[in-house]
Amino acid sequence: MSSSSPALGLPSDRRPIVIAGPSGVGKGTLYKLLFERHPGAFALSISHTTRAPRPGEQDGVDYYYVTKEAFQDLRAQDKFVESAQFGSNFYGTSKATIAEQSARGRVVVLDIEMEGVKQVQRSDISARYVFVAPPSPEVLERRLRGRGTESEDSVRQRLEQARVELEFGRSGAFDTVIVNDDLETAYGELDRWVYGAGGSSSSSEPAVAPESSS
Ligand SMILES: Nc1ncnc2c1ncn2[C@@H]1O[C@H](COP(=O)(O)OP(=O)(O)OP(=O)(O)O)[C@@H](O)[C@H]1O
Repeated sequence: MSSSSPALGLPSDRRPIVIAGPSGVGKGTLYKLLFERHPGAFALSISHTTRAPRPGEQDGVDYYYVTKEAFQDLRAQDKFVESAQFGSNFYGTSKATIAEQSARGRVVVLDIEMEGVKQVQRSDISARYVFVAPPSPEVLERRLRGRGTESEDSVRQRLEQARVELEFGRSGAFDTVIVNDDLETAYGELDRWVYGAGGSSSSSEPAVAPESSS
């Protein structure tokens, strides 16, 4: 290992960063830039899933692939900070994943959908929340189609879901909302918020206080 400081380039606010927003808005594009421009500072939280790996995907890199039984066991033991079912498959973020990455000195980034965000907000994890919004519904549709990864059905479903997500984005559940119009402008806002917003120990509370839990 080199002797250079591993802490170099870390934001002073080390709480996990939850990034949400409708499919196709550019979340992945934005946090990949963050990772590229601050190597070693961040780690994307790797989810557990019961779906089969797609060609090229690797266990422990793209997801942790587990059986439904193993997933349900983990959930029964309260090991997930959030979990959801899409179709017949389960997805979840384990508390251990977040703890391990944090212990390595990384700020963990969670790319999760709306129901997952609500679960994290109800959990005892202290995180900060950013919502990425499109400049308009038309632009979102263009990006989703332009990415070329979705069938017509899937585009329709995602646009339908986007309406609900955008309302959630406006509901005050997030510490900041970034409109991803020009990419570099949006990136600049994200970078400034990540590095400037929180301060150190006096960092602000999440916008939505966790509900009291027993
Ligand atoms: N500011 C921008 N201007 C133009 N195109 C953009 C911009 N940001 C992202 N894109 C493009 O929009 C498409 C969707 O972006 P991306 O895959 O990052 O979205 P996402 O929010 O991560 O979606 P998902 O939730 O489905 O993973 C990509 O083709 C990306 O290159």
